[in-house]
Amino acid sequence: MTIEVKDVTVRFGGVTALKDASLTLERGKILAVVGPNGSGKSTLFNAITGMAKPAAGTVVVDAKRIDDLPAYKRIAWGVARTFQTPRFDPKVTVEEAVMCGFFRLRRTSIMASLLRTPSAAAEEKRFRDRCNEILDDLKLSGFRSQQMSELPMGRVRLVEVARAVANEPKYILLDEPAAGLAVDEQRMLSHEMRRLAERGVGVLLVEHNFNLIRELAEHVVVLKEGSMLLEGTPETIAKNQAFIDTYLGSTGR
Ligand SMILES: Nc1ncnc2c1ncn2[C@@H]1O[C@H](COP(=O)(O)OP(=O)(O)OP(=O)(O)O)[C@@H](O)[C@H]1O
Repeated sequence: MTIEVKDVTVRFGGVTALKDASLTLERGKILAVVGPNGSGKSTLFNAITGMAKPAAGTVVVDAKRIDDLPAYKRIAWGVARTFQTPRFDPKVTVEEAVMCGFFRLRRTSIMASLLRTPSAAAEEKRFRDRCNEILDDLKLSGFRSQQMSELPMGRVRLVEVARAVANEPKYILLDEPAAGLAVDEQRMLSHEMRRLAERGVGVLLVEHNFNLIRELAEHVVVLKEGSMLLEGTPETIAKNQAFIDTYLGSTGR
């Protein structure tokens, strides 16, 4: 059970944002993608989730080629994601934002929900109970009634992670989820990522904090100017001179 990205190229006019990128994400594993700004990390996520159309290459999820499917159909394949800059309706509360994540799992009709049939009520209760668990896990319970516009960006990112987790994905793609979080919040997020992997979810993580990557990821892919520079374990990557020159040198991290 894997996501397999093979030789994917994405162009925007004259800019090649991603060139011949390949990776394999297994369920139950955490794979990190690093690279300087503009190296193609978000474009890679967009190519997997259908928000960017590859000029070449394939994306296969659990042996089914999905690169010809529109983004909304890929969600049905159990691929959830977060964005570097999440966008929510500012008036939506934290709880409502997470409840939206259950939409994919809904089995009762809108009419049954409106009429509050027993099965619709039972489903709603199941979603609310799970929502409470997720809010607790991510230490968001105290903010459940707050509107999204009232939260700092770090916590908005956490709400987006919570919404993606509510989706019960097979694979979760997290774009810099720890940016702007306090150390204790980062720790709790790491714990959540590990828990997801233990439950069999494949986690693809874009992250600048290499300590966090070291702690979490089994494998790291390094991008540079849209191409894959190298890949390996965090330990081998950290010692690689090309990585030190292009990544640490350019970001100072
Ligand atoms: N929609 C777009 N239209 C035109 N160019 C784009 C578009 N999206 C990305 N690019 C370009 O593609 C390249 C890769 O961008 P991308 O956002 O994937 O990099 P990144 O590694 O995620 O960067 P960052 O760390 O800053 O988020 C950059 O040169 C960027 O300017």
